[in-house]
Amino acid sequence: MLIEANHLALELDGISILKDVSLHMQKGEIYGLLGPNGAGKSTTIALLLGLYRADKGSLTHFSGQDAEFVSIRQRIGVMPEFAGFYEWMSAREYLIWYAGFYGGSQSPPDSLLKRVGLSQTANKPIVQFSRGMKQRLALARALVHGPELLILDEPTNGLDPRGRREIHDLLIDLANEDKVGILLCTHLLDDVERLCTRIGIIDNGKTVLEDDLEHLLRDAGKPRYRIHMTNIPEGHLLPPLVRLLEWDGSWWSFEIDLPHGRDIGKVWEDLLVHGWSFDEIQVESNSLEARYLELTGSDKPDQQEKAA
Ligand SMILES: Nc1ncnc2c1ncn2[C@@H]1O[C@H](COP(=O)(O)OP(=O)(O)OP(=O)(O)O)[C@@H](O)[C@H]1O
Repeated sequence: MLIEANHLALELDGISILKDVSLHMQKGEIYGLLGPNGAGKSTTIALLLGLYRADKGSLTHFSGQDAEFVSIRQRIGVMPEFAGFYEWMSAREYLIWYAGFYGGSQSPPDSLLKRVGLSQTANKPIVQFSRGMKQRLALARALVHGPELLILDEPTNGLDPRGRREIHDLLIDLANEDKVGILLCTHLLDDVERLCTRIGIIDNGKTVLEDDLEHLLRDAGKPRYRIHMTNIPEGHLLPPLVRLLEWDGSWWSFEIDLPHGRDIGKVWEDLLVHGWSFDEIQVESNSLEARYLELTGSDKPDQQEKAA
């Protein structure tokens, strides 16, 4: 196991911040850590990184092979939500400099920059980078020492859809090919559905759910969408996975039996191929979101626009 955390509790300044947090992560797993603002996600991450020590509970990294946080930290890569850089440096210079903290880069900086899609801008000063480019550089920095565990805070923030997809593909590749465990802290449930195999939800300092995503989605039911049609084919021929539920005069409701890992975008393409043209899609119920809201009962996470 990469992380085995049981019933962690922590008080800060006399306030009980974490009351009962548990988290279990395997090698090569992408784990989504979810929860409303102020639930305790960042504090949990700080505990995992050894920045705080829990008052109660047990925490083991890497199956207990390393007891010292100094050596544990050598095996973890972190991408914080807001990464600071020396912006006068070029991306290549920065990575070479940063790798010095770990006695040099595990993989050549140029191949890291290529991996995150920055090879064309490797020699540009970081000050000229867009937010998305800085996100990519922050990811390269987190990978510089070849970590076994990556902790990412909102890694796709500020990225356009293509950039977001590229980071998704890279994370999937890191988990599947390099067997890196990825702890993804995000409010974007679309990212979670696309990437994660396992999720943990924290609310008010307590873990209220920890489960395999596939299991959770199977239990929670299939996602339902409302689609505004501009053309409906004769015979109402539907592509596989899509089941028509009802029509209210202008909107059609569909249930989509989307297997885990299958891209919803392909379903919309299939609908178009079958002659169903539409100008708007609304999520009627997304089972992960519904479960999240039910369990946290307070905050509503950011929604991703579902565009056709
Ligand atoms: N050093 C501290 N002293 C007192 N309270 C703190 C301290 N650090 C965090 N808190 C409080 O602990 C709670 C949990 O904070 P935390 O940053 O872990 O939440 P979060 O789930 O990461 O939130 P967000 O999604 O907004 O980033 C918040 O109410 C915060 O104000």
